[in-house]
Amino acid sequence: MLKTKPVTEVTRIITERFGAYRLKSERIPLEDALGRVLSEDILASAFIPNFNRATVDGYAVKAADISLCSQETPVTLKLVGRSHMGTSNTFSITHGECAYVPTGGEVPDGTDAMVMIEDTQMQSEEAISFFVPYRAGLNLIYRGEDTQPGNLIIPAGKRLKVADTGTLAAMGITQVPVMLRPRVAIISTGDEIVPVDQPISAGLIRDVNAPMLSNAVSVNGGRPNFYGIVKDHPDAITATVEAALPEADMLLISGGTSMDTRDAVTSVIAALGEVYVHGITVKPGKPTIFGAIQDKPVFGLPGNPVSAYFTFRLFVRPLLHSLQGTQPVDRQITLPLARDLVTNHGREECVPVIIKDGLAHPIIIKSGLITTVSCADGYFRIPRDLPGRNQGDLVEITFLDQ
Ligand SMILES: Nc1nc2c(c(=O)[nH]1)N[C@H]1C(S)=C(S)[C@@H](COP(=O)(O)OP(=O)(O)OC[C@H]3O[C@@H](n4cnc5c(N)ncnc54)[C@H](O)[C@@H]3O)O[C@H]1N2
Ligand code: MOO
Repeated sequence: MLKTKPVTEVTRIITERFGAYRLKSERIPLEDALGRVLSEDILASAFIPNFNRATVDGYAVKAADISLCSQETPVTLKLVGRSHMGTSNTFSITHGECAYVPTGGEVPDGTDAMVMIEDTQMQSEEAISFFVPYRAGLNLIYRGEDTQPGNLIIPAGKRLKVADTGTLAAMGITQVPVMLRPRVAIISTGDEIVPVDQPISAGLIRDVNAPMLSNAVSVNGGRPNFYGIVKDHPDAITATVEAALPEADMLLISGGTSMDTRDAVTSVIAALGEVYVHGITVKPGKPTIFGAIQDKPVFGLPGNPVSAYFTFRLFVRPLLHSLQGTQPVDRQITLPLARDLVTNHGREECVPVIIKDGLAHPIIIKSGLITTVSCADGYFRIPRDLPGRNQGDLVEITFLDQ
């Protein structure tokens, strides 16, 4: 019999053992930085923008000069200069004067508003008429309005998004300090498991877990390395684990976690290191193993693909992020349940759902059938002390975006 531990206790054990571990950092080119985790705070080193800019094509003015103008009573100002893109102005304006500035160009000193060209009329090379009053500050971006030296621009621990790469570019940062990607060794076990590209006959199963876990590792910032499908034999598993260890920051072994005499993963981990958890009060995922070998985290994930999927999500993913100095970000929504759901197994349950017509429709999973999760929009959890949930109960759904 497995002596199962509750999800919260397992999370605590993992956090206590490895929660403080961080990988080293490296500097990488800006164009490769998307999705990587920043290892240092990025502080602004300059004013952005570094000059007062027009946001429209038109005329720089002092707003007070045109405050009383209208279509019937235009105000005419003297045109004293033109700004050119890429160069700094050598002139300024004062009352009674204006200057032409293209969008993005530097406005001359003295400007407090930019009037759009369509609200003016050129009377001569030196005289512009204004028909629409503008308030001060309109159509201008001021020096340092985006950011100023010393401001925290992007904090360490943020997984960089597309807009962040733009912000880094604006700061002139071409080499970005990021955390190393955790190297994750992936091992599939099972005499019946065959590579995806091979034909299957009765009794054989395609290796669903290795490609799925590899992609799960990648999308969470890790670098997967697949060490192949290994027979259900302790010596074979031991040899593969020993080969993988020097090249990995974390090991994921799927299959062979349960009670059958051929389920050798627990004894292999125990012989090479320590087993902290074997059995979790969760469905799917009951026989999951967590241990350490040579001070590296090792997970034994159940062979059933749905169980491997959810145990990766609940236990591996947070650790993968914390090794990078960050944490997963999930979108959530609360919706009413479309129908009654009974759970009487005493384990916390992860229930995948399809969201339709504002309701959460639970999917009946079989943990061997990964297609039952492919079609899910998200999942919610039923605590182990509840016998189920009723139609109309509000459930908190976490989107399965990846
Ligand atoms: N007597 C008990 N039997 C089982 C228990 C239990 O508590 N007592 N727990 C059940 C639960 S829950 C699960 S989950 C499974 C986990 O089994 P294992 O981790 O030992 O996995 P295997 O037996 O090796 O395989 C289970 C199932 O999954 C298929 N599989 C394995 N690897 C892959 C792969 N890489 N890709 C696709 N499919 C895979 C395998 O062919 C089996 O069909 O144990 C229950 N039994
Ligand atoms: O709890 Mo197992 O992981 O469902 O089939």
